[in-house]
Amino acid sequence: MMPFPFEISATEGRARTGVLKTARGDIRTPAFMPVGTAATVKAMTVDQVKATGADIILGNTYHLMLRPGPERMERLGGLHKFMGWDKPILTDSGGFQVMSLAGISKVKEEAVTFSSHIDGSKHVLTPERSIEIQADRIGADISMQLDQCVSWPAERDAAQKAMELSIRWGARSKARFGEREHQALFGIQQGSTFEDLRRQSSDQLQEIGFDGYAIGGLAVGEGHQAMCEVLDYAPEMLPADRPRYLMGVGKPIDLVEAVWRGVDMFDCVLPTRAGRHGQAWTWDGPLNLKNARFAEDQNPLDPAIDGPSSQYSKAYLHHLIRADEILGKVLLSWHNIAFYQALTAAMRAAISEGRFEQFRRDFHARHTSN
Ligand SMILES: O=c1[nH]cnc2cc3nc(NCCN4CCOCC4)[nH]c3cc12
Repeated sequence: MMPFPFEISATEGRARTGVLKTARGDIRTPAFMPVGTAATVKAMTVDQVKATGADIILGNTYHLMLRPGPERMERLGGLHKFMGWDKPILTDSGGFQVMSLAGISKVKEEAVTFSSHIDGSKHVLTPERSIEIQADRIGADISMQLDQCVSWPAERDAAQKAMELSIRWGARSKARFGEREHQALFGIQQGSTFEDLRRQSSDQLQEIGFDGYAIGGLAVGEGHQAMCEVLDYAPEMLPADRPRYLMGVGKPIDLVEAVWRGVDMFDCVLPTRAGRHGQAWTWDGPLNLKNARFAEDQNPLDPAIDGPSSQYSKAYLHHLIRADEILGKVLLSWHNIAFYQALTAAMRAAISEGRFEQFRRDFHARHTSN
């Protein structure tokens, strides 16, 4: 069964740009997926998300399985209909958030068991149940295998055990997913910062066979430098003709450096979460609008960014954030998502025109100067 066609239209060094063609629409890569945690990209309507140019959003299985619940979600027609987003949705497996958000949790060969952070109710997540929730109840276009991500720094033995468990769970996820024409399943590379473990993980994932491959186990506190050192080898261990998705990343500079090293897809809560707290990204770097220096700054945030925030002054945004006004969260979330989409669009154009090396140099000079 042919998976979603992934057509790479240009490369420059290890960087690629292309299109992942799905049943619900094309995803231009490099792509940034806004995070739609509990069936909403926080503080944004789906029309606003679409207006930024996003081709795909991420849904969190952990949150959705707790509320509104998988069977209710299905009875309501699935996530696309529920939230009014008719473009592609990628869901994560829930495993990562169980470890970071849930109450008491236990990882065993058979399943992850945990108690809900909302009401303490007990839940069981197996590779099979996660696939059933993602692909059959939520109706995700792209589902993720259940995996185990170790924290950083990790002892080699712990990293190896988690990587091997993730492979076994990948095989069980694939067996439950089966062959589908209009939905895809991605595997997840693990191995922490150990090159040989990442090689083993990559080789065994390819033997199982997935429609795309994620790089897991990063953005867990290792920092930009250590992440880049892993990305110096990890993406190219994965098939060149399938999408490579770096989970949970990241800041704009992280995206540029990861695309340079061969990554195609990203997701991160940063643009919306930091936006709600007053942080705005611009081509000239991040700004914290809570800072008093903006109190009478009549200039717009970044005229180059298309969207409502460019029609307001920094002074007004400063006021809204200081006053904890809902509109401040809305405008800065929208601005940051629009910036991330402008960044990935600019990288796609730069790779297509063979000038990504210059783009990367200019970005460092301009974005990390202040
Ligand atoms: O191996 C993984 N497997 C499955 N899901 C993941 C999600 C992940 N998310 C992050 N990092 C998120 C970092 N965020 C940055 C912004 O603030 C919140 C945390 N790292 C991740 C690794 C994995």
